[in-house]
Amino acid sequence: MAKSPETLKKVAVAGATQPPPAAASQHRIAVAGASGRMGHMLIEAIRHADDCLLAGALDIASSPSIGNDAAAFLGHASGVPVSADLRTGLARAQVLIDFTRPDGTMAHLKACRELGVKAVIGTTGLSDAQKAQIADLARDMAIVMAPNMSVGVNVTLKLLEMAAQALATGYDIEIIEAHHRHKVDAPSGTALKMGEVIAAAIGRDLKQCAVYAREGITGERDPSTIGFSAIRGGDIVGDHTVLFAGTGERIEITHKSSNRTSYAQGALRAVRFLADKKTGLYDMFDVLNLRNS
Ligand SMILES: NC(=O)C1=CN([C@@H]2O[C@H](COP(=O)(O)OP(=O)(O)OC[C@H]3O[C@@H](n4cnc5c(N)ncnc54)[C@H](OP(=O)(O)O)[C@@H]3O)[C@@H](O)[C@H]2O)C=CC1
Ligand SMILES: O=C(O)C1=N[C@H](C(=O)O)C[C@H](O)C1
Repeated sequence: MAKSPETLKKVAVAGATQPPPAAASQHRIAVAGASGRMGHMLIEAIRHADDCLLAGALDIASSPSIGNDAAAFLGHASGVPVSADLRTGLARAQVLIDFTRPDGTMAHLKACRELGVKAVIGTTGLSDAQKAQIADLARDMAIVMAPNMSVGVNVTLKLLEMAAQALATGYDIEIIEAHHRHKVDAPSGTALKMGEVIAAAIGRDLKQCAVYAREGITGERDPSTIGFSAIRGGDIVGDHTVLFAGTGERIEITHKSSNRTSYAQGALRAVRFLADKKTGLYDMFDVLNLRNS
């Protein structure tokens, strides 16, 4: 029979009050947004990875999870309480994995720099100014940042580079994404990254050519534009399609996530990649060795 959340919490608290000592070979990881959708996926993935140990858990002060064992939702006692205090949450960690919100991520990164903790950033919706600040922080610390950590999406980005070069003229480019009703940013970080990759491949500037909305008498489509459409509904995990619409034919390149496991596994690959890095800003092309492929 399934245990109630309150029972799980008590089991967890009774079981351990400290994380077990880390083996020298284990990556000691703190998770921000520990009670979020990705926070839970990450804590579960860390629990099942022999080379990783949960060493800290953060959430915002208003979160009902504060003070609970971070793995209570799994019926497991990790010995790591969820904390709103950055120093407490990061004290034992070598790396922070952060899938939260832009303001939270920026505050976490500043604490990481101060405490000598590396960072894997999955948060989307960051402004250009925030991205510039992250590049600046990466002069002092090692960071992997990517709007999508799944292997499949990053391979899709490589396919898009090739397709865009071959279809640069005569094909209208539209990026369509669909996500769950709880998503707060649009277009998705992945859709924007797809747009950037395509624009770079065909010598356009996404800032100049992106069209994010159409309504009313729009006039004919400008062939130099890249269009975006965002659908929000239900529990859609994350679908992305790039449509190259020509005359007499259409090419569609689609990636669909059916659960969030691939994001969490990608984040753990990023943690392993960072093990020998002291500074620098990297993305999943670096982690997956796709940069020059
Ligand atoms: N790069 C990738 O591969 C992926 C990226 N994402 C991105 O990750 C982010 C999180 O997604 P998801 O897990 O679905 O979102 P959730 O809303 O489920 O989780 C976000 C977590 O962060 C907490 N939080 C909210 N605001 C702040 C803040 N200001 N400071 C610190 N923590 C905060 C939330 O607390 P509370 O619930 O109490 O508000 C919650 O625990 C999004 O930007 C999403 O686009 C998602 C999947 C894959
Ligand atoms: O919020 C999500 O869920 C997701 N966000 C990321 C994005 O904005 O691209 C990655 C994935 O699509 C899921």
